[in-house]
Amino acid sequence: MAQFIPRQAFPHYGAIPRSYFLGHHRAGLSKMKNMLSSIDYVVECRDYRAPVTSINPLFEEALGNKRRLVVYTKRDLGSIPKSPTQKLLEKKVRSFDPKSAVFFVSSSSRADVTQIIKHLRDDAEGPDRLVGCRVLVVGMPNIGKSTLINHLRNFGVGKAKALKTGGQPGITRKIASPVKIIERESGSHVYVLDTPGVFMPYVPDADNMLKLALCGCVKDAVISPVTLVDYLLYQINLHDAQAYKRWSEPTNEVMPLLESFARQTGLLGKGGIPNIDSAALHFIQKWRAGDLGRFILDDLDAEQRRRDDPDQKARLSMSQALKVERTTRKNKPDVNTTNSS
Ligand SMILES: Nc1nc2c(ncn2[C@@H]2O[C@H](COP(=O)(O)OP(=O)(O)OP(=O)(O)O)[C@@H](O)[C@H]2O)c(=O)[nH]1
Repeated sequence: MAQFIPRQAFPHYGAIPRSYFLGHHRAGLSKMKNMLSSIDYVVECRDYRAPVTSINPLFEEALGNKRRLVVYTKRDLGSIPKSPTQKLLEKKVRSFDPKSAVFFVSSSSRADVTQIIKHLRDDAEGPDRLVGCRVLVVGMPNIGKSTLINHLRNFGVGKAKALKTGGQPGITRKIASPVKIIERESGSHVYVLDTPGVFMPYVPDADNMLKLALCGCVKDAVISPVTLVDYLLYQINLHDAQAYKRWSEPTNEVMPLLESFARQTGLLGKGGIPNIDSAALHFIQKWRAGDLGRFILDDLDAEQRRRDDPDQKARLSMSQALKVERTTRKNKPDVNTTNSS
């Protein structure tokens, strides 16, 4: 049999939406800015599977000088625990934020979450005020903020889940009431505040939009699930084309893979015809559950090269991004800034 050669680039067949900046994202961000004076720390959550792409430049600008912890969520979905790959990957990602405390976390891992609690409790330079310490948790939609807070509370003060979580973005729509996660003898307890996930105004690179959609930062209806699986297939093939061997030989063709997957998992419509959209959504869910390999979608070496080369600014600057967003809004007043999701 001929050796399988994966695609080295993803071909874009059609237009892919580049924004998911909703009304409650804008309102949430504005409230966060207004309450910054009463906040001691910001915990910025990013997705472990897209550690570069899930950085939202809006937070850099809005929450600028506050003491910051960067938390990469969903670690369990992006690497094999204690593997050399995990160690190398985390070393590279950590080097991107030399000035911040950086944590890699599977929310259900007591060891991972306890490190954050320990840092907040022991931070010698951090605030230790009688009124208590307030921590704002921010990040893209569906990145795992509420789940992290529930576990911080559970492992920190032994209390049950306080916040609603879910598999689609937009569960949290407003800044929540403070949740106590650490009791300190001094009486300066630590409280965290959940915030609505905020998407960026414009994603310049179509691949990045596909990565964010695969990670679940965008509602599943925004991009065709077949296009998403095609992109996922491209990524899986670069890592391990055996990951879907239950349903198909290694392939670069998305439709035969989805047909075979639909037939073997019983996702059939009238007359036994494979239900391709439903198969695509199920296939994506399998990846999101860690059932199709654990790898990251970003190329960290390319990011390092980009950071080393001051002339090669692949990402839009904040002012450029906001300009594009304003233009988009002017032209299509109700598409990207409505309150619906
Ligand atoms: N496997 C895994 N799943 C996680 C982890 N953290 C969160 N999740 C899942 O990710 C989904 C989103 O989590 P949420 O906590 O609701 O995300 P959020 O950032 O609060 O979402 P918004 O309400 O959109 O702001 C849920 O299905 C969680 O169970 C993690 O560390 N590992």
